[in-house]
Amino acid sequence: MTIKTLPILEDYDISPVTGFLPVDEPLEVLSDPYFAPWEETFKIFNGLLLASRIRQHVQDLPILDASRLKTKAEQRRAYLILCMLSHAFVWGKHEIAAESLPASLAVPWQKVADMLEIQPVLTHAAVVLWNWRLLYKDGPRDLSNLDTLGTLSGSSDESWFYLVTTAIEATGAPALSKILKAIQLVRDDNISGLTEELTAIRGIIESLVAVLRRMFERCDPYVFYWKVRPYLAGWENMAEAGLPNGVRYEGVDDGNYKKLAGGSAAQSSLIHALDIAFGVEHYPTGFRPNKATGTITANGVPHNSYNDVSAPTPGTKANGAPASAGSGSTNFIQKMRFYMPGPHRNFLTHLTEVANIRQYVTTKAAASEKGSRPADVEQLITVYDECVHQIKVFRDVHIQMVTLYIVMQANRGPSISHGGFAMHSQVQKDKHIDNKSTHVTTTALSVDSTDTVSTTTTTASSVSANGTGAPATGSKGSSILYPQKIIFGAPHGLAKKQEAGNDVVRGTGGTDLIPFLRQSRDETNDTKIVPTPSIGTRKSSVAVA
Ligand code: HEM
Repeated sequence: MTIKTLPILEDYDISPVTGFLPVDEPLEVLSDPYFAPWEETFKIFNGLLLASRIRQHVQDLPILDASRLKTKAEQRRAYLILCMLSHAFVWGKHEIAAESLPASLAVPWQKVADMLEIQPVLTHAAVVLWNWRLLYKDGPRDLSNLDTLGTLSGSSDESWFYLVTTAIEATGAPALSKILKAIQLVRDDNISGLTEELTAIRGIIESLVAVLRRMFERCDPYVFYWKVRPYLAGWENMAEAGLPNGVRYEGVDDGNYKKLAGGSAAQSSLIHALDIAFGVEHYPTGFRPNKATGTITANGVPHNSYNDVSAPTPGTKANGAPASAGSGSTNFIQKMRFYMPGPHRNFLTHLTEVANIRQYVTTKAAASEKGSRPADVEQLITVYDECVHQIKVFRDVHIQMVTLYIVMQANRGPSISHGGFAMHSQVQKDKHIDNKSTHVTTTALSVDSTDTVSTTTTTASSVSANGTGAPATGSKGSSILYPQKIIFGAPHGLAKKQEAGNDVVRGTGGTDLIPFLRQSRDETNDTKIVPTPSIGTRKSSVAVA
């Protein structure tokens, strides 16, 4: 039997140093004057959006020929511009969603997306991988030295939201070569080398968690939920937001409607690569594998449309291979591969075909009983489980984040005049600087065993007796003091207040997101060789600044 060769990162547009981020900084401008109409519009589009003039402006743009974009860097720059302009056009600023995208955007967007083997919709690649620059050219690719090239809201909170994710991609980049090396070490049956490599990978995943936690520092949950997230939405499952059929791309595919999901870091190839390397498998929400029978059975979690992987599915159209080796079925996470750049998606397929670490560790563990195992095998199992544990911790923190940035904002509604980090005087008193971690810690966000997030601080100051977040001054007073309550009265994309009695909060995928995220976290935990409970009775806390 021939053994499949290991992937070479560079063959898939991946750098051993910068990972899925391009090695060179993304282009800041398309220098060909032919594309000046795009660049000039991009320069002022935040203002056009604010003045409700973006739609008219776009209608008047010429249809430019995207085949004149010769280099990958140019194509990525054009894609970023077209993603942002198109999402600004469709969602507007407190306007009714537009279900038809003019040919001036739709035609070149489709063309450039085809060139990059990606979808014509705002993606993680557009806003995270290809939307950064270094403040100091000789400085690091980390949060001390990164800036964005564009945002939809024009806010620094949005920049931070993207840049934390860019920094995660940069931090995780060295793990990719190490994963490939680890796979080779398995082939060589080199336990000590493998243990060493996994130890290094564990450290990298720990660093990812540390960067993820920094989201709380400069991205205000209120701003994110009400001002940023609506623009990230795509047009799949968006009937309530006024796009029951998706969006028509004028001049493309006979102007048929397209239903495409919006931008999500679930499209991060880095996290997919870690899952594949460690053998973490994901199943449709509500289903878990039955190890005894080899079938997938319902696990009591309500089935929801994170399962709906109808069209498009990543395994069929985009790469011609099953999306997830072993699982035989797909869920939302696999579906997200359809929204990755083609070469990155193809890398994941190749990686899936050669991934062997979990099987190796499992086989070594099964060869002897715990207690009588050789020390090197014990050590290998421990470090493998620690790697998986760190991916699980990443998902724990992520669930806390989603709870604060989405669930709590949706429950409170839009009428919080002072934003998501509303400070109670008690909190101000508690403020202190933790010099060791360089985190400014103002309060602890406590999370109990059911992932319930509570912040005494914000609730104490912002949620009033009437439960809306507005002070209990009577409806007239609160309308004057809290005009956003009226402005956001009509749902705008994903930004809406949760109705009383409805505990389902929708993700960009369109449905109930917390059961989906919890299952993903539990599936990670289940991958450990030595099982430990996914959530215990512990209380964990994350710093909120
Ligand atoms: C304020 C910060 C964030 C919010 C509110 C958020 C929100 C969400 C939501 C709603 C989902 C469900 C899928 C969807 O509907 O798109 C999701 C999934 C996901 N997000 Fe985030 N996210 C945040 C930051 C990040 C960051 C920085 C990463 C880093 C790569 C990340 C990685 C993922 C991944 C990998 C998934 C797929 C689920 C899984 O693998 O467990 N997210 N996120």
